[in-house]
Amino acid sequence: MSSDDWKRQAAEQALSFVEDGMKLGLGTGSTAAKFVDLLGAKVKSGLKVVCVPTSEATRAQAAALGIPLGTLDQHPALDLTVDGADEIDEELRLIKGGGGALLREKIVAVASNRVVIIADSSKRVDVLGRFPLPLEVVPFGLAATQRLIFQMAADSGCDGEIKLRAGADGTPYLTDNGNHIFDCSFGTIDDPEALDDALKLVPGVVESGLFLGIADVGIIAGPMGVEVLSAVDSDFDEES
Ligand SMILES: O=C(CO)[C@H](O)[C@H](O)COP(=O)(O)O
Repeated sequence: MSSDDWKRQAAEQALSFVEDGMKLGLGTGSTAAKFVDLLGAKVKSGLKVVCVPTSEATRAQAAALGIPLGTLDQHPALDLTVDGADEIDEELRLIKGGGGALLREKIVAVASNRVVIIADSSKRVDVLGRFPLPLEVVPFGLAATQRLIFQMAADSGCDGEIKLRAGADGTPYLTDNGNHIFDCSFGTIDDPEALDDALKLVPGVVESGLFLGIADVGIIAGPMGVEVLSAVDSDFDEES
């Protein structure tokens, strides 16, 4: 089996959280895309849901599959979001944003009663930081923002290379929100909460790819089978 098969296994398992009539957030990336494919098949066979995509890519995929779509303004409280991750630790702390959609992904996840993260086992880590941490930043004042990120990260015990992400044509990568991304190779992030707090103090940083206290369930598929992790302090509301 390949990582593609494991991504699909995790996506299949996430379908069990979907109920008729739900308002769903749809994540971004190759794993989330497998869930969207499977959801599309369910919609074709009669499942009624309305979905808010976290990126223009996911919007296009879902629309092509005939999945009913709405905006977060129309549906500001969602029942469930299913999304992927670049890294996931035991406490369901995540690094996201490898696909560039971290800002919308975080807005949609936080608006959701329950957040289910699907991943293949290569994403499971003991300590976050192997994957460079993406930060969405406004295009204005990039050098000053980069300098301050470096200082703030160093103050919270992290340092390393901070690289402006490039798009396919070599120009700075543009998010769906018209912003850029710094990929920060800080190495091991021993205190993600402290780092996240520090990064939020940098004016040009719109959002960080650290998703802390957001995921309720992690479904991780790999050669050893499917592991389901639940957040200890998950406060999702069973009634709504
Ligand atoms: O955060 C994301 C996009 O912004 C993705 O969920 C993350 O990059 C994982 O992607 P993939 O499933 O392709 O490995």
